[in-house]
Amino acid sequence: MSERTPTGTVMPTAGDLNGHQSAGPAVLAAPAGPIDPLRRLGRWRRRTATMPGEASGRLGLAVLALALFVYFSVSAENFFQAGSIATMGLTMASVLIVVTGTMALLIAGTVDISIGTMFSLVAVIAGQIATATYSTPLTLLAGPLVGALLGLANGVMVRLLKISPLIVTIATMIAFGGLAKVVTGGLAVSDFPPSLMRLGRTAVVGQVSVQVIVALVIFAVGGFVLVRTRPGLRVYAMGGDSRAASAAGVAVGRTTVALFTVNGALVGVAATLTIARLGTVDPLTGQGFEFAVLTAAILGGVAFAGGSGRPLGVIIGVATIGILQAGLIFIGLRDYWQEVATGAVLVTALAADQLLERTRDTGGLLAAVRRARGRSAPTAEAETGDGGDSAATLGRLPRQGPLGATVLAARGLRRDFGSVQALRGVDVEVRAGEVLCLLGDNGAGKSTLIKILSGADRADAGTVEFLGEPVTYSSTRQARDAGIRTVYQDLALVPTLSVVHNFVLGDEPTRRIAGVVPVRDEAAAARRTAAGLAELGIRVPDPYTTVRRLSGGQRQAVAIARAIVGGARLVILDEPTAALGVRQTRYVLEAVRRLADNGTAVILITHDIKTVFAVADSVAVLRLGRVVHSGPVDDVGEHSLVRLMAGL
Ligand SMILES: Nc1ncnc2c1ncn2[C@@H]1O[C@H](COP(=O)(O)OP(=O)(O)OP(=O)(O)O)[C@@H](O)[C@H]1O
Repeated sequence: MSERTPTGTVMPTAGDLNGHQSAGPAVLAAPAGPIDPLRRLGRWRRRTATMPGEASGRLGLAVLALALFVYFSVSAENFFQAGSIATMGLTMASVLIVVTGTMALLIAGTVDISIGTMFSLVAVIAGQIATATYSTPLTLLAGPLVGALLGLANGVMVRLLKISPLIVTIATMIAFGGLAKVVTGGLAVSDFPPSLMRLGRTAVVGQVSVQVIVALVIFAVGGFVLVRTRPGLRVYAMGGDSRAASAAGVAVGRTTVALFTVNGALVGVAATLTIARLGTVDPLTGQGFEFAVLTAAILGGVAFAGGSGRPLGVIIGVATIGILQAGLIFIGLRDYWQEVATGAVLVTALAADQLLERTRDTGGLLAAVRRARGRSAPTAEAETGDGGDSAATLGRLPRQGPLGATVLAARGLRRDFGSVQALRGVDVEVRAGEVLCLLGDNGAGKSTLIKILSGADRADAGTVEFLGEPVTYSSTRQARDAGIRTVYQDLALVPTLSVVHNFVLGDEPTRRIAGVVPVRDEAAAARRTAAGLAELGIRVPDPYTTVRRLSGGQRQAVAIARAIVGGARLVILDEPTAALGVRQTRYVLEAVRRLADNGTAVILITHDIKTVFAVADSVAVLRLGRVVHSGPVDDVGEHSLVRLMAGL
């Protein structure tokens, strides 16, 4: 049976071979002019760099596929013939159709392992419908519909049960396999309408069949949606960090369910076209299919961990598996040896891939070679100039102008959690252009206070005035729209997305190709990013660097710049300098100072006294839910602040 597949070892792998881009120097000097990355990037590089996630340049894999093809063409007589290549295309068409959905699921950080038995179940149901009704249109409609329903069921369960999608879909894999046997009583189904079988066997161009054309169209459309459209970027963001994506406004739950449903529908399309071609179907039709699909995707560079992978890599992955499977049959290897050989080649390819991935994380192959020769490669930190701490001091970053009007005033805030009084009548006030540092030991109530100010929680008593008006926000979105922006240290940015894509995530500019097809407007996104970074004087020479390649200081600075897009009046920063060295801290604080000097009010939460004396205009010290000191920073010494925090 042609859909029988190799049993590949599925291992997590990540990213690409070409995706490394140097973080480059990030200098906080005078505000830079608009950055136009597009000018400096070559045409090809520009096209790939503006795709989300990291590239899946599978050069090694393409070479392997080519080498296998040449080897089989030489060693098997009939391998290099139009007929056998067409058969190979047919065999892989089902994989190509389903890998489109599976690629999207994996990139979104989830997986559906039940696609093999789902394929069987849809195939037997569509087969029964074809036999019972003798209607080709009904069969063609029912297959994808049943698949979509099964996918939807998987998606809803993954969403509602909130347990690993691997576990949920292993359970449904078993159930679907059983149901497929129940539907047919374990027997094969045949006797389909001739028009259905004609559709399955008709060649459209030369020897290229309908199934191959459908597969290519589906893959091309799916790949395009992933790398060029707004929903595609959101899928990549979810896989990179679903909490950060959700904080940026991505509807993670709904998108997950939609992806499972589309994946199921594609399984339905593949199963229906397969029964049309074979003219018969049994409950084991899809056995092992999931391994072919998942191996093709992962070999093609889609990271099992989510957030990475490109369609071009995946299509090479599909081709490699197709060539390998067909070639082993052509050279006459017995089935069991075919399985052993397939597994061995896949494990070797994945191991080579992991090796390259690891060297890339430490600066790429070139750096590894340099290190081996005893010459040190420049590190990201040395390049950026904001990493080393030797002899660096924070110094004081004085305010450039007078303070403005009061932006936010909270009075008598109280919040109880059962018997714990987290806030016991807290007053805080911050003015335009002011940096207010909020200090306090663990459990003092700092997080509770910022949750209330940012709309994530409600106070039990007390009032908040924002821009002179009393306000109560019932969501962070409301507070955000009003001009209160909060930057949490850990969920500010999606690490696997570039600076530009992080900047626009949740509010991506779009344009229409030929006035019809909506795609992300990369030029507008790059412009918006450049303007945002320039506002705080942050320079990143390559805005298409993925965030995980930036230094900690750069990441925080970019997160702050991103938060103020669209007009912020108050920015709340949750420990932006925690775990940073002195130079990186200074780099971030310079951005904070510039933010305040531009007229924004800033509340900065910190445990670090040095940060306070570098940037604060005023301080408020919280202890056990009360403000035990507040006032200008100049009125208090370092020693007194430490004693106040400790309650001495
Ligand atoms: N959801 C909650 N349920 C119960 N108690 C809570 C909750 N949130 C906070 N608390 C309690 O309220 C008090 C203040 O907590 P909060 O997290 O605001 O302190 P914090 O100053 O931010 O501390 P840290 O610096 O450790 O984050 C603590 O005693 C904490 O245990």
